Amino acid sequence: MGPGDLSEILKYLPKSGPAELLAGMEDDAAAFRIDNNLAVVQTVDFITPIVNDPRTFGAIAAANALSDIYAMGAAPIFALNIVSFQIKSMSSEILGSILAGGSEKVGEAGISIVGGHSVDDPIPKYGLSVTGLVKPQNLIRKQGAQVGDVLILTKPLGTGILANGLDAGIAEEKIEEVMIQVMLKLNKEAAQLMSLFNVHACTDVSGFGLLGHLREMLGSNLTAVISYEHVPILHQVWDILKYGGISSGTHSNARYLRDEVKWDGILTTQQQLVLFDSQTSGGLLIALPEDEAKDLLAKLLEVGTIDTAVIGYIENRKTVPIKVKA
Ligand SMILES: Nc1ncnc2c1ncn2[C@@H]1O[C@H](COP(=O)(O)OP(=O)(O)OP(=O)(O)O)[C@@H](O)[C@H]1O
Ligand SMILES: [Mg+2]
Repeated sequence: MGPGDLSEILKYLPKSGPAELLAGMEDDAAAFRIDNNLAVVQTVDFITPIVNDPRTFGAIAAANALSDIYAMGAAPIFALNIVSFQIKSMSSEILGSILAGGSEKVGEAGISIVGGHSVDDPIPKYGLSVTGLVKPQNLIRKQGAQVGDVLILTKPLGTGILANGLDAGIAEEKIEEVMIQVMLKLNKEAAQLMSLFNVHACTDVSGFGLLGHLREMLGSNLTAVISYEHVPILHQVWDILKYGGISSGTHSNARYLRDEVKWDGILTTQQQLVLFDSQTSGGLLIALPEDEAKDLLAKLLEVGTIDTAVIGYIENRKTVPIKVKA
């Protein structure tokens, strides 16, 4: 669902929650204070198949669901499966492989799947509800970035374009492996390293694209200045973009922020759209003081985080919320 549609439906729900609620619908996951030392963090996320191999699909869906827990600076403790599947038109073996892939990925996160719910549905969907824990003082919110902070992105953009290209038959098959590796990568190490620094804000990049999720971090007073040349982008996107590859979701992400982004004049429409590309299991977007960012970046690169980079900084808003320099 696009950002405009989502904010429209959320208006039907009450804004406030219990006094113990530390984060709610404005954040990546809900956080509930148990006592001064402990908060529970919970999220739910399920997706339609994005690759043909069922085991790989299960693992990607699990990495994607875990991501919101990591974005909050929390550690997952257990997960429940959410399954929509029609055994009679497909097979129990396929569903079994999806679940096995999810279970393996969740195992990599150090936890187990301990239950779930399944419905009969001709359009397969799979995901998880994940529960995590965090000390309330270590909870990292989507908003909280400060003027002078820099922004780190921990995974390259472009997986949405690769997925569309593969779907439309305009991408070489070997590209699928690139896309899968990015999506399978857990944000676990990035979250663990983030907890060692004075991180002011974080979110994970998913369906609204880099700029869509960045916009959510900025509230009404901050502007992010993004340096396009530093944004990690999978180079395979450029071949696909010669023939198409931009989803309607990505177009709608761009339309939604039409008046909120000022572009350097030399950036092409395609370069602009890549920054709105819908990601599945995308990276973390982290705001922290400049003098700490170098060390976090070095540590992220040490643990082999793919294509991590400082992509911009935060300043006081004078005009638009986002400026993109070439
Ligand atoms: N149907 C819904 N009812 C209540 N809250 C919802 C609903 N759908 C989304 N939300 C809330 O809206 C916010 C944005 O949701 P969205 O799924 O787009 O991002 P997210 O939770 O960060 O997941 P991801 O990072 O996987 O995209 C979250 O706080 C989420 O809990
Ligand atoms: Mg999120």
